[in-house]
Amino acid sequence: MSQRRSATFKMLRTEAPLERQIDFFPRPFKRDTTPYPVHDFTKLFKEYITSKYLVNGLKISKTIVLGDVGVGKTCLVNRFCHQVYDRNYKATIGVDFEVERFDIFQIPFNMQIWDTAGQERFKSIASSYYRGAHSVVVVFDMSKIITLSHCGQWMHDALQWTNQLAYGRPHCFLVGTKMDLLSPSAYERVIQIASKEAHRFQAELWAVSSQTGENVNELFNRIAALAFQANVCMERNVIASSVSIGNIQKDKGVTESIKLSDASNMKKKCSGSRGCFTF
Ligand SMILES: Nc1nc2c(ncn2[C@@H]2O[C@H](COP(=O)(O)OP(=O)(O)OP(=O)(O)O)[C@@H](O)[C@H]2O)c(=O)[nH]1
Repeated sequence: MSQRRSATFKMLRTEAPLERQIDFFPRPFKRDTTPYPVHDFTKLFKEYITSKYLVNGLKISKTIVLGDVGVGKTCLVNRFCHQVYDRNYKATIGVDFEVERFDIFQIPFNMQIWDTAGQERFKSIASSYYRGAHSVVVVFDMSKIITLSHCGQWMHDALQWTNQLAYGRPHCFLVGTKMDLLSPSAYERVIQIASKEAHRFQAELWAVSSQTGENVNELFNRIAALAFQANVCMERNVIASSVSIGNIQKDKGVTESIKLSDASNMKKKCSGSRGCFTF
């Protein structure tokens, strides 16, 4: 059933809907086609997020969805955000965005999802929205393999705008849509080629169908969990820095209770989003 709600409504609701409540780390599509070898939140991480020191509040995370015209970006976002699928093609003009509310270990976490236009004439408008993205989703059509060959350029364009992030390179995903259109043998062939491309871009590979809904929730839950973990890591860095200042001010209570006395060591561990996994 269609559930069109405003972004503000979604962010302010007291809890996320059941399918957006995450209590375990969502798995990658394939273990060997991901640069993010995370299979669970560590015990230390769980203890940390339930502690009262998550003080600054988590930021809204930003995900951008890009790729050739007609590959199925809008259908993918609409399937996830509104549980609808429209087979009639309507070109995206510039950009469109949605906000989805998650509860990850009962901590509210909001994710903006920016659906950009694939048409060349909107490219300069769309690319101005890439800045500050924490997750980059480059989409291709599994039934039109030529669209996969353009993904490198899309990824390159996106990373030009996003590499200045405080926590390093954004999480990158290479997503093949319309898997429902492929025979089993064609599917295997495309996955084989796409795996190599995903490896080349250091991106995590997914195959989805917006028509049937297959893997759509799983993909976005995975994006949200990785973004959440990186965001918490940033927050932890902020606390580590303030504890360092606290040390100078002899604020021993805080130092002892969260055991983050060596802020410089902390920074080394969290120098990139993937560095956080040691935590
Ligand atoms: N069979 C099948 N068709 C799909 C799927 N996803 C999208 N389509 C069809 O592909 C066409 C284009 O989908 P859109 O989502 O509008 O494409 P887009 O990438 O947003 O296009 P632009 O906004 O122009 O960049 C539509 O006619 C959809 O019905 C899918 O999973 N399976």
